[in-house]
Amino acid sequence: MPEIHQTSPFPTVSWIGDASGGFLRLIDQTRLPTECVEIDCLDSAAVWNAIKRLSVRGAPAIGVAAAYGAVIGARARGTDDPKAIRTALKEASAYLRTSRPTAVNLFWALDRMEAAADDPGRAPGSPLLERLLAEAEAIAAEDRAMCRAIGRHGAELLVPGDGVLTHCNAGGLATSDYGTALAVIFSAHEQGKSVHVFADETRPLLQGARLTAWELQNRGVPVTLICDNMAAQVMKERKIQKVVVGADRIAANGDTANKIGTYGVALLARAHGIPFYVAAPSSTFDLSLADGSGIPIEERDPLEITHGFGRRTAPEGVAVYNPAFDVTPAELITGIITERGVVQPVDAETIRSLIGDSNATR
Ligand SMILES: CSC[C@@H](O)[C@@H](O)C(=O)COP(=O)(O)O
Repeated sequence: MPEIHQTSPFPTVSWIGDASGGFLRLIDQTRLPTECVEIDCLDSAAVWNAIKRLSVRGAPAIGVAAAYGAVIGARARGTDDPKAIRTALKEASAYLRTSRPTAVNLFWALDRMEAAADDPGRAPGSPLLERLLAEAEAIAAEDRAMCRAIGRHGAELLVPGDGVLTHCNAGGLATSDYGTALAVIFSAHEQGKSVHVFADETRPLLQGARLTAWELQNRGVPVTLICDNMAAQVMKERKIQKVVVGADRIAANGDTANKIGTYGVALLARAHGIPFYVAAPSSTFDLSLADGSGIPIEERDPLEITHGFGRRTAPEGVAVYNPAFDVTPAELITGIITERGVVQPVDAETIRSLIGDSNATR
């Protein structure tokens, strides 16, 4: 096992205490980069709010937080009775599913928690709450391992001297640790390959500026921050040799939902002949969707666009449209870097042969 170095001073998502009295601790990502502080979630409403307001964000991290939130919700009735625990778990799960619609990891993790509650074969003899906490811990641990493997596979695609553009934040903050798109970069950097990252600032909530630039600086990876509308010019200047981004949901044919603006970056990459990679664990695939047209796109509060920099930045009453994600068609994607290797999204069969059918039903 490689030594695990956190990408930030604290774990992104962690459980403090035992199953019956413990709670979820998160880095409050809304306060970065100026403050790195943690918040504790003691009930499922606190977990729901943390996901909704992006205190915890990024598809895999949302899934892990929701799994721990399900443990908290499962004990809401204050009893050891397995039937009551199962009922409370189902209620908490249904509630947490309403927090954000796009990242499939949320639904995948909650499906796993509900399946674990119904499967007495797992850790037989141990009380139900302990089994549920063990499942949430397993989801977090598997996520850490998948991120490391994505980093290993993806680093092979980078060569010394590469300029790499990334959009939003797909780093340790968006996962249990280490990230997906940033794992590729961290891993190449650790192998001594000199890569230089261009981070899109990622309007409107600036995950690239606030989080990606912070994580890369923390790990000593050279990074240059650009505004989203500068990407075309920087590509034209031949400063970018590869694009690597994360994903919130990948349909069976490889169409990929990710932070708004990703589709535009993919089009620019194609226009400039630059390979465009998506890095994501198998928990981000939704093989029940034939293509990206069925991916639900979250629409967020207009205030995120009309207010910024501590003040109103648009005239009062202006109409606003604020989709938080877009879908990049598979034909613009050179390869999807998963923990099982790199797959070219040519068709559903090719993807299914790598990812398997485990994510086909939800
Ligand atoms: C490894 S995280 C991948 C994606 O979740 C990430 O790129 C992204 O779009 C996050 O959006 P956010 O709205 O910040 O949760």
